[in-house]
Amino acid sequence: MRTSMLRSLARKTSTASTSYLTRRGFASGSAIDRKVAILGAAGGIGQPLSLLMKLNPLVSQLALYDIAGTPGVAADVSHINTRSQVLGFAGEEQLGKALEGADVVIIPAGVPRKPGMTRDDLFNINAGIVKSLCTAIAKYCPHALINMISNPVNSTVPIASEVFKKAGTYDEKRLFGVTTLDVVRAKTFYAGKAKVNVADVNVPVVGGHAGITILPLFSQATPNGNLASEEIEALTKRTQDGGTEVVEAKAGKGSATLSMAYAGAIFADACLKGLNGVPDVVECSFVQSTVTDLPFFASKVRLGKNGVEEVLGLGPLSDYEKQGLEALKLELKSSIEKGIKFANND
Ligand SMILES: NC(=O)c1ccc[n+]([C@@H]2O[C@H](COP(=O)([O-])OP(=O)(O)OC[C@H]3O[C@@H](n4cnc5c(N)ncnc54)[C@H](O)[C@@H]3O)[C@@H](O)[C@H]2O)c1
Ligand SMILES: O=C(O)C[C@H](O)C(=O)O
Repeated sequence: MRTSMLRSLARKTSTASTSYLTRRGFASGSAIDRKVAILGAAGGIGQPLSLLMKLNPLVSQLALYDIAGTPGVAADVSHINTRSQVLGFAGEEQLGKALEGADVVIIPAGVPRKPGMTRDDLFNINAGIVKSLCTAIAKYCPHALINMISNPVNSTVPIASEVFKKAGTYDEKRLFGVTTLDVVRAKTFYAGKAKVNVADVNVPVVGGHAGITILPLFSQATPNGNLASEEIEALTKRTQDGGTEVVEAKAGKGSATLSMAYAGAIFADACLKGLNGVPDVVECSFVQSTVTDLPFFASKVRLGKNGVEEVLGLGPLSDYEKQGLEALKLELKSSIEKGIKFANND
């Protein structure tokens, strides 16, 4: 009796625990084998992200890599009765094995902010980490889709592109800066202010992933909440400062980890769905772009079997958003150039 009840509960929770991640659900394409590697898997984001990817039935193999601590995380997560086989890899000598055959590599490796710091203050440490991880990716899984979470995303994505170019493996369709947390925040804050069901809300967020470079397009938000311009401005500011809000609340104990793991799991799921041929998978992401005059820019992206299928345009902007777009360009340009310069300084 007890066993059958547990079995039935397990069946129920395996649907309930995954379907909340995206409205499209997780079901389609699950017979295809897909390996996902998480680099930085023992960290604040890495651990809950490992859990969420273990719940995703599109994943057949989950490789958890960190400089230390991953055997424990892998042993723990591996006991969950879902599809994927989980393996832990610790230390640089095991990085190659973690990466070999990966379809999607998610990178939350690196240090997080403390109160008073900008994301750019993380550059000196994280740039080197990202550069060495991307060098290994170019060697062991050059065709994987890369989901870059490590900050400053506005610079780490350009660093990755240069590393791949040097290795001769760069494919702009396969490199993504993960900006999904900005979208998640914009949806949550908008739903609260507009008093609409958060599950129905859509808000594109474009630009980059730091301060004023984060530009939510509330004029395109659905359902229409008829908000006053002061309310839109306050929501924009709160979305731009969402990361700092968490950093200050954590008071020295890091930055967003749980909401980021959720956002990272949504984005990786979208990449897997695209790879598996699910039609009309669209998420915002910081990618190589011609949408503006900047070489990288976040906007809506259609995902497909080769990664980026189409970078979608910005659509109509309000005057306030047009001003925001002009205002962000200088900072975003300089962060991109900083990353490119770093990667080419040997
Ligand atoms: N893109 C976003 O929206 C977003 C959101 C939140 C945090 N972040 C960024 O994600 C990064 C990680 O944040 P966190 O809170 O998980 O930090 P954390 O310190 O808790 O975890 C980072 C992990 O990276 C590991 N690591 C360090 N060097 C490594 C290397 N060379 N190879 C593999 N792993 C390595 C560490 O051992 C640690 O386990 C930070 O840079 C943070 O700013 C980005
Ligand atoms: O704010 C940070 O430093 C982490 C992350 O980029 C976030 O947006 O929460």
